[in-house]
Amino acid sequence: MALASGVRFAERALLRPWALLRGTTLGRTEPAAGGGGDGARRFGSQRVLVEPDAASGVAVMKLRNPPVNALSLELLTELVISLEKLENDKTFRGVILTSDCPRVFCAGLDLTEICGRNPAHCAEYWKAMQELWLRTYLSSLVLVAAINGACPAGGCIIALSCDCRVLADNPKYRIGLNETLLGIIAPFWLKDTYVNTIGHRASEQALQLGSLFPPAEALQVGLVDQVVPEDQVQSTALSEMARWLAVPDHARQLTKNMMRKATADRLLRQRDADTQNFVSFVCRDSIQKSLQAYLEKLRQRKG
Ligand SMILES: CCCCCCCC/C=C\CC(=O)SCCNC(=O)CCNC(=O)[C@H](O)C(C)(C)COP(=O)(O)OP(=O)(O)OC[C@H]1O[C@@H](n2cnc3c(N)ncnc32)[C@H](O)[C@@H]1OP(=O)(O)O
Repeated sequence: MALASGVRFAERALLRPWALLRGTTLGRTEPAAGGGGDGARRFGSQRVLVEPDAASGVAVMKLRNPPVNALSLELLTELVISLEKLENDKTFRGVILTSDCPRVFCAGLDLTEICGRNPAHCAEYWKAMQELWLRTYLSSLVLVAAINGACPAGGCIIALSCDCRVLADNPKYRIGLNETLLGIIAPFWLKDTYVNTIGHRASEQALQLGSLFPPAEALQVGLVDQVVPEDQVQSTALSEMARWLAVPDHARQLTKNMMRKATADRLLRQRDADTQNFVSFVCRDSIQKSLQAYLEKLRQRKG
């Protein structure tokens, strides 16, 4: 079976995410606002809030790492663990990924995790990033991104690894891979994901230019599937989810695996080399200088 062997292959190569935990508080369970039975109980961690609905088999997973949901090592780890928990619970067939932070879906890599850090830390961090992508890209669950804020770079990686993307219609909520503007390069597996989504020519152009697309352009290029008023993002994501869940799981999962396995396998085969490339690249003095300058610019932009 293509799916079983693909998933086993992926699982063998995956990290043990709990080994990455640093000061996280996982496994908390609390009643959702409005109460209810088990199906309405929230769980999650400090930086990931999960609102499961057992009746529909759909959970809403909210990133909450204020102010901008930068992908810290802790957030990456908690996302992987929360997803794994839902993946292993047969009650759930779909997850809606969204942000609990106003105006930002996810600001991408936490630049403080790779600025002024030693190579060992950068390697640990990059492995966690690969892990999240592999888990989401190969997930047997239906993943719908409800993009309720800005979605650059690493934020776009998360959205691209979902099955479907709904973006709020706000010109400030731009989405895309702007790596080149920071003086860095999207890794091959991210480039492949972009090409799989919007095609070769559009990716070539967007990647080189570091384009961040406002909603109408993101829709036109095929980066998102729907653009809707901000107050309809969640309901539209739920309608999309219903459409995907109307398909028998085994047929949809096998098809998803058939479409995605080659792209994921390429990273799985070269994971260590990809980590080494990342570390030697970001630890260069010149790259450190441009990342520092970018971070400084972000900090000064404030107020
Ligand atoms: C072989 C070679 C391999 C090379 C591999 C490269 C890997 C490539 C993969 C991914 C790349 C990335 O993800 S790099 C990160 C790219 N992200 C961005 O460019 C987004 C930057 N942020 C913004 O544009 C804005 O913050 C925002 C639009 C997301 C939100 O704007 P808003 O006005 O609401 O908030 P502020 O800008 O005031 O920010 C608040 C606060 O957060 C800090 N911040 C923002 N983004 C980041 C970040 N990515 N990492 C760390 N910190 C971030 C910002 O500095 C402010 O901090 P202070 O409150 O301290 O001032």
